[in-house]
Amino acid sequence: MKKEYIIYKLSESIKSTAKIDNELFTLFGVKRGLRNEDGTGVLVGLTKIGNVVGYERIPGGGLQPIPGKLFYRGLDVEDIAHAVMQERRFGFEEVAYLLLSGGLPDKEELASFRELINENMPLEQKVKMNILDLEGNNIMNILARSVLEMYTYDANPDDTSRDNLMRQSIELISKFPTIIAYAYNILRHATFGLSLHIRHPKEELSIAENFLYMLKKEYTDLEARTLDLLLIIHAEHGGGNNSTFTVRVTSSTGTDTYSSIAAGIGSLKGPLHGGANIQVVDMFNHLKEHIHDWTNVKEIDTYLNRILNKEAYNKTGLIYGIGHAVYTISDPRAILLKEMARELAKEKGREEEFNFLELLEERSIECFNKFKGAGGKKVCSNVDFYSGFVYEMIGLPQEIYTPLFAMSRIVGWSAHRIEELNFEGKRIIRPAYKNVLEVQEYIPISERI
Ligand SMILES: CC(=O)SCCNC(=O)CCNC(=O)[C@H](O)C(C)(C)COP(=O)(O)OP(=O)(O)OC[C@H]1O[C@@H](n2cnc3c(N)ncnc32)[C@H](O)[C@@H]1OP(=O)(O)O
Ligand SMILES: O=C([O-])CC(=O)C(=O)O
Repeated sequence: MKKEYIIYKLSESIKSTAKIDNELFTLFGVKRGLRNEDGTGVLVGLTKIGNVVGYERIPGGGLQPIPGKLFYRGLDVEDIAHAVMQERRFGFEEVAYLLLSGGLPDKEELASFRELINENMPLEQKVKMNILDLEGNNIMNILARSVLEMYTYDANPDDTSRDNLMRQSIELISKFPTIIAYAYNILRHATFGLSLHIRHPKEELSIAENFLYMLKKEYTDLEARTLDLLLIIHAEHGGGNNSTFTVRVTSSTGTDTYSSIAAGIGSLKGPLHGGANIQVVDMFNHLKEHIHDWTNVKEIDTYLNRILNKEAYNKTGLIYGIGHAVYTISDPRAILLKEMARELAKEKGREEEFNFLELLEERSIECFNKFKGAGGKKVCSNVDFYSGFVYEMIGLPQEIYTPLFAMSRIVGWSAHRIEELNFEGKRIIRPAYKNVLEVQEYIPISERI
């Protein structure tokens, strides 16, 4: 049998063997996607790290949608972001300290923490050389492979004691920017034939500044501050988001930090999760081309309905950057990002595009509501809706949008891994799948037709 034919045959068989009737999920009370009937997540853990709030429970039953709120260790992210903006300073390191330890640092603690981060930013010579050697044009994939490689250069990789986990976390938080910047410059060199620069991080710079310095050398103060804010708002999102849950699930087996974080990177890359930031930009470019009048609501609605009907764009039926598992009326990060996008667009003379994106946000929600009918899922724009546009305006290339999400979320992943391995009642995470196939008799190979 030809290789292509056997693959085709195996794949055809999936049509019937992977089919599970929808009614069976209801019959056996299965929580598809770990979701309750009302769309809320099944409670699978307790945490003291992040809190994602999108609705209130009405006494006696039902849910009341409310404007979204996000808390890091009990602090409102909007308060953190506004304080950092007002004081015109870099805040991502402070947020990392807060999420890892549970409390805000004082000046001295913050200075020592920054020093520790900067000391850890340079890569092992071998890791550096291996990034040069790694072929491939997907930086999330290169990031995961580099993380797995760090296991080799860690003298104590499998030790899950608290001290060791904290050391590994700080090393990962410090090294992600370096890996991503180098990986992009190598990709640029290999793909576009541009000169290759491997810049050593500078001791006096913040993570955001160092990243921009390593990536492109020259950057403005506005670019660095905007990136810092983006890093702040992407750092943590509770235990239930897919990548953090992946890190918690893998951590619960007692596996090493690098294996667990590589799994989290794999999860975040998906287009329904962190990978949506690239999809939104791709979809926006598509819409810019296919919609002639960017202010014509009727033309926009017609095209969005074609997307929802799986007739246009990538035919998945999804409008990227819209919808969220927890948020209903608003995602607080999307609100912050939208304001950033509005300001930057004014400065960069891209208001026409911003206005189009803003109208797309409004029309997408409206079209989705009509498409699903009353009583359907309540949707709002999510963090990925405006982030790509902001990254683009501060001169960052599309290939690193999802890696930038990882560069920030490594903080949340680390905090959750440490928590997962440090509470008294910990258990290996092991839910159940009900088998819905009848037992069959084994037929010897000679008797099979
Ligand atoms: C950082 C982050 O991860 S933020 C999320 C980034 N992801 C995206 O932007 C991708 C687009 N959005 C989505 O796919 C979803 O809204 C998710 C994955 C984010 C959340 O999904 P859930 O809360 O599980 O919603 P759920 O899948 O139950 O959706 C209910 C229905 O609405 C549909 N739906 C949800 N979001 C969208 C959307 N953006 N466009 C079109 N249809 C949608 C679903 O297909 C589903 O339809 P069905 O009942 O006919 O199967
Ligand atoms: O919470 C989620 O499901 C996804 C999300 O917004 C995040 O991880 O930032």
